Amino acid sequence: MPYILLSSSLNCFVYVTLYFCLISFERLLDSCTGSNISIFKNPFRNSIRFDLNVALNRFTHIRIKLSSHRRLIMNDLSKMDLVKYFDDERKSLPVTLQKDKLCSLIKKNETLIIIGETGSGKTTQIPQIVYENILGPDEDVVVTQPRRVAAISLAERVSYEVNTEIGDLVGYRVRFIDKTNHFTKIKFMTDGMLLRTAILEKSLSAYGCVILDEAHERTVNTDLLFGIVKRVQNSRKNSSNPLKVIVMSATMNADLFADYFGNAQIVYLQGRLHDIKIFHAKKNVEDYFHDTFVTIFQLHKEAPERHDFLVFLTGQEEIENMALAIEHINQDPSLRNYPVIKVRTLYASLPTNEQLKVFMSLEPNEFARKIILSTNIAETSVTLTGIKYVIDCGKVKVRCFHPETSMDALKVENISQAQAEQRAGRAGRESDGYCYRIYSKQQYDEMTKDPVPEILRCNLGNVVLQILAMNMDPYKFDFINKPSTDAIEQAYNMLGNLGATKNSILTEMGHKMTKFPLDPRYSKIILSSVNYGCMEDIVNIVSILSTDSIFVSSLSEKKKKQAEDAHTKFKSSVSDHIMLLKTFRSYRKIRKESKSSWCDDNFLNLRNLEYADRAREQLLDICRYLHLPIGQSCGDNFDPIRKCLLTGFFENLAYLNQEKKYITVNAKKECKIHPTSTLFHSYPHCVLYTEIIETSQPYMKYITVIDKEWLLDVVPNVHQRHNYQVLMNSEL
Ligand SMILES: Nc1ncnc2c1ncn2[C@@H]1O[C@H](COP(=O)(O)OP(=O)(O)OP(=O)(O)O)[C@@H](O)[C@H]1O
Repeated sequence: MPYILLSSSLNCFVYVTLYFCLISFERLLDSCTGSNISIFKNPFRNSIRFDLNVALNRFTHIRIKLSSHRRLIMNDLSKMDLVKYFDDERKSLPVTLQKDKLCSLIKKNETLIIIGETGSGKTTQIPQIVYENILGPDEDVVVTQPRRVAAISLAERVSYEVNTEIGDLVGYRVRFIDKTNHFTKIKFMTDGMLLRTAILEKSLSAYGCVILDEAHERTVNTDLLFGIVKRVQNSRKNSSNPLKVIVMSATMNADLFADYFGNAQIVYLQGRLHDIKIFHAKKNVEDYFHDTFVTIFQLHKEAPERHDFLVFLTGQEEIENMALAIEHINQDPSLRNYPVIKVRTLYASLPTNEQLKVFMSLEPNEFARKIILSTNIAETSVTLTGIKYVIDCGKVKVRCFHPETSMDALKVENISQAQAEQRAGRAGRESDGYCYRIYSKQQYDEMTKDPVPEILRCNLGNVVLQILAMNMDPYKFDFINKPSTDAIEQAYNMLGNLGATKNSILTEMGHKMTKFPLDPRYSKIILSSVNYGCMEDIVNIVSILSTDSIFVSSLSEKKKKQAEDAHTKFKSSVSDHIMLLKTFRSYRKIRKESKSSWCDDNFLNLRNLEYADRAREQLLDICRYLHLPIGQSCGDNFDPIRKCLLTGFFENLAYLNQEKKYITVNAKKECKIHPTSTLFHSYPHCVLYTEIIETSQPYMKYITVIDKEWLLDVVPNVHQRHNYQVLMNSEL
């Protein structure tokens, strides 16, 4: 921290004059703009030291006021409008009504657990309260969100409320985007981003307060953050800058968090601004997709125009199918007199700017209804304007890992009651709302209360890698719910086999792997592509796999045939990965202005390809940073690529037994090839898969044919294992 000793009276004179000039300028600004946004306190920390940051902060403050003033003019708002805005909208929120009580509790307690109804103002108001009343001039407040779309939209909202440009007083940082500057005081971040910050700067010294929002979600990153923040708080306990921690949610197990933080104080904030009426299906539901569609159809006929819907579904494919079905409603001549439906979609692999389109309102005079089809990405935190009706299918797609079999799979499961409450909470943000649950009350009662923490159901490879990157011991890490020793051991085994650790210590390869925001298996194939001369190709494949399917699938029977024909030129007889690569290579050769029509002609999803292109750029940046030889491609000789895939995915192998069934090498579980695979109708002896999807049965997705003899050269350390010997000896 840049302290300057006032060693001479001249220095003293210069700094004090500068300081008072700044104050006078600020006062002048206030009197011109009518603004009185909170004033910095304690300009002098003690009598002999002058903290340069104080001066910087005062500059910030002036910048912010100038920017507010600019916005005021730009938006043609009068001073009175602004004052009225602060008075009307925020005054009635339950959090604002209990501001004094909250302030004194935050001041008094190191850690506070806050529970308040959805929409009560926790996320938008509490960071402002902390900034205005609790923090010193050189301290920032950071608020974490499990998802980037929430972090961005909330930062935009709070920035609007304090009447500044985004990136000034209020900003956000999510993977690949940083909208903060040196002067930003209230920062919204994804939990993954704060985790990365903590790996680089262990004491989080810039922050006087960390707010862990939506704690009930229990993502892996939030669970890791709990441990890290608790450690940082303990280490700063008796220092001059202790850390305040606030844990918030509408639906969490408060006692669990209070115990974890050493009997922390819990505050229950009473009150909800708007009512939400909840309706359950009368009977147990079997086909949720069908019943969701019927509900949309019914409500569309009954609900007044401009009452928009938010529909929760499980994934991109389901969302696209529903969008197609809704299109038929628009074309139904008997519904001519009803508003036109404008469908918007929201799922994780959509590029961020596409995701943010759901926040846009319809034109004021349009005779239309907005229907947002979303995965659980819109489940927490966000306020989507116009939404009066929530239709909740009651399902969610989750990633599960079975340590005993090393199987990682995506599965559609029932949501928890906490998730059901959060989904309902998306209605009734601006006025009273309705929630239609596509499950009966009995089905609701049978749901678990809270979601199972992700850390207890995911592959821990990345978790162990991140903990090691912070020089901590994964077995001793202070988890809120400790994963089983088996699961940690499995992760160590996997990392050891990947060459990321040796004797439980990070190797040079392991250190490099921590630089990629990827599962270690993907980082490994990028790093080993150097030895196979195919880095460009592997980076392309990894980028494509980081988005949802690039092939348009929800089509009529006639169009399906056309799409198949169009995709023939990309086909590979040995690999889905190669097919993805060929498609991406062709896409990248097309001129920018023609990409859209080329994708239409070839039944490809432009948005997902654009996303992959951006991911590719980011990955190449990391490769450059690590001085890796980018640009190597193996052209049309695809064997090196297939071998390279094996260096990361050697655990994901399956072979065909004599009954013509695929058995996975490690778990010895029967699996089928996914119908979308280019290898669906062929029966190669040994295949590598990237993931398993469990619907009615387990399906292997993204498959490459492997010659089992390659194991000897490519992964000599694992080929000796018993399971692999079974594979080596297997015959058709
Ligand atoms: N982008 C927005 N546009 C319009 N109103 C908004 C927006 N964001 C928030 N609000 C208003 O502010 C209120 C409080 O929102 P906030 O996100 O702070 O609540 P919360 O208690 O954190 O809810 P949750 O638990 O669901 O995250 C909302 O109910 C809504 O009325």
